[in-house]
Amino acid sequence: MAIPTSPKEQNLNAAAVVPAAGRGERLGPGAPKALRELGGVPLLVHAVRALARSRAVTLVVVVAPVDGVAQVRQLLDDYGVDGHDSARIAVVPGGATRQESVRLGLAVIPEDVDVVLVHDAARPLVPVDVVDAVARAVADGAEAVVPAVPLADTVKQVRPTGVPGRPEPVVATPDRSTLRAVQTPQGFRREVLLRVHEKALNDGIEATDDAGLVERYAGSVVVVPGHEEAFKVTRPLDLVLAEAVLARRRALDEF
Ligand SMILES: Nc1ccn([C@@H]2O[C@H](COP(=O)(O)OP(=O)(O)OP(=O)(O)O)[C@@H](O)[C@H]2O)c(=O)n1
Ligand SMILES: C[C@](O)(CO)[C@H](O)COP(=O)(O)O
Repeated sequence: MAIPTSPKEQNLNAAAVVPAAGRGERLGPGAPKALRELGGVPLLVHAVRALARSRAVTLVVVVAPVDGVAQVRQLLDDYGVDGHDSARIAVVPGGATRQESVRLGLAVIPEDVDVVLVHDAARPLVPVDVVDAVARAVADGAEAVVPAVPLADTVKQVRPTGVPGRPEPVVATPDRSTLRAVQTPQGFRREVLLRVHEKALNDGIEATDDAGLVERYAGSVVVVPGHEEAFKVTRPLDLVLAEAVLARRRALDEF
């Protein structure tokens, strides 16, 4: 069943899929990560608002934990997210992996949508300018677009020993100037994303991001500038940083 979009900037008819069905094991015990609070508001609500604010996004499909669809729907209603900023919100049940959750979200996107963004609920502070830039790059002709930032650390490739605590031999030091840490939302032409997800399902291929599937099937992926505040809340320290970033934003808004 496809879900209708709402009118916005129709020459850039984008929908967003928000995988939010993960447990958040690395964040530690508690509610599913997407429902954990940042500044008193669930991570998911922050992420959906950032997408809905984009001039391009007319529909947001939230992919909820399989047993949490009603709870997530209620939460989004309580925060008045649906229809706000002219974006409609749908909630569908997710799967066992991020990739499966994205595929399930994609399945309800209407055929008249040209551009699909995929954005982690776990990246609550993505600036709307990044969302707009990714959607615009796809609308301008790219088939897959990822926002990314340069690396701050030197990176070593190692040969994992598989034994916790045992030193790992270094194999190489890749040239850092050619590496990027990729974020979301990643943007795609709808038919490209659908095709690679279907192929990956048939071939049993798993990737850690959606652009990785496009690369796997010889599609072209381009990078646009991401933002340091679009980081993923993965471990407890990320939540501490996110609270600080949000507090700074709120203080600046009061000026
Ligand atoms: N089966 C899954 C697993 C992950 N995700 C989503 O994919 C995004 C990125 O995943 P990650 O940060 O790894 O989240 P978790 O899988 O929840 O984290 P962890 O690996 O620590 O459990 C998150 O918004 C998460 O909710 C999902 O929709 N369905
Ligand atoms: C999609 C992603 O956020 C891009 O950086 C990342 O690959 C998700 O990875 P995770 O293993 O689900 O944390």
